[in-house]
Amino acid sequence: MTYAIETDNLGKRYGKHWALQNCTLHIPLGSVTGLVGLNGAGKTTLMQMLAGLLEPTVGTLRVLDTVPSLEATGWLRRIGFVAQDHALYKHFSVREMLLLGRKLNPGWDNTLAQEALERLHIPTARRVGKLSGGQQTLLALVLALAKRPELLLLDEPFGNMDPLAQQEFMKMLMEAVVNHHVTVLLSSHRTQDLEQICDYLVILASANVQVAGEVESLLNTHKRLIGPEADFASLAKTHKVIQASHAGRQSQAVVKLNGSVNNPDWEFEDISLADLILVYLSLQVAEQAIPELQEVHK
Ligand SMILES: Nc1ncnc2c1ncn2[C@@H]1O[C@H](COP(=O)(O)OP(=O)(O)OP(=O)(O)O)[C@@H](O)[C@H]1O
Repeated sequence: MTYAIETDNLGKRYGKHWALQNCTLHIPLGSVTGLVGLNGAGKTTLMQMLAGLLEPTVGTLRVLDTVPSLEATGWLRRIGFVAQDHALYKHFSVREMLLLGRKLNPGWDNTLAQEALERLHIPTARRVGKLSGGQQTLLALVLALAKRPELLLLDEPFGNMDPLAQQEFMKMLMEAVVNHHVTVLLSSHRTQDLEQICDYLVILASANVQVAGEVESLLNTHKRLIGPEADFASLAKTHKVIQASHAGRQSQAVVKLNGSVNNPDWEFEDISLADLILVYLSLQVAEQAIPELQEVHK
């Protein structure tokens, strides 16, 4: 198995509205994938289908070489899914939640769970409902990690976490990736955080896959170019201009390179992953506002 997640032309429609469509992905086994997109882009819908909680309207998917379904034997033991509204038993104590986890999961790693809760300063005697919102999120994440799943699906995990807890949790996540080879798909609006941990990126825009690829390769092919405005049109003929601005006789553009740039008047700059994500996210808005940019992008 090379890919943890394979989807082909996957789509989900609610009534007349497509929440996700034409979604074809090959997410490598062992990768940490950032899933980003504006509100309503389809991230949760995709995660729910990958977890087997939602039936696709069209297309096919295989997750860990299996068609995900709650009915598939042992399926829920193989994945850890932490939804935005993580379902915890509020009347249980943290300790009781651990006991439940242990009963339900043969691969349960109690040492990992205990140590993680200690590192995150979550008291095991407290009732779940009495933990803060951020602590409840952390508990849900620890429970998912302690199952020792093959795949972790984390929907907006950092929402209400303080920065120190987040840092600690990211460390634990990376330990699980290195030590137990877990594959991670996490959606987040915090682009700077994704930069620290992701080696694969998927950007959804208006229910469609806009970008999917290895971070290293995306950063190698996307550059900021600064050069003469007069040469801009010829640049745009060869390379895909994602975003451009013109001031006086100078142009600045973020481009997806198609081969090398032969004009020595253009200067190159690397862009960060956070910048790349922002550029793509703002593209939708820009395309609606500036029709000529839409032409260039196509
Ligand atoms: N149960 C549902 N019934 C009808 N429409 C839905 C349902 N769930 C989601 N949608 C619609 O599908 C689209 C995608 O929603 P989804 O929750 O997958 O987006 P998202 O990218 O996770 O958004 P956010 O970043 O705000 O969490 C939205 O337009 C949403 O309104």
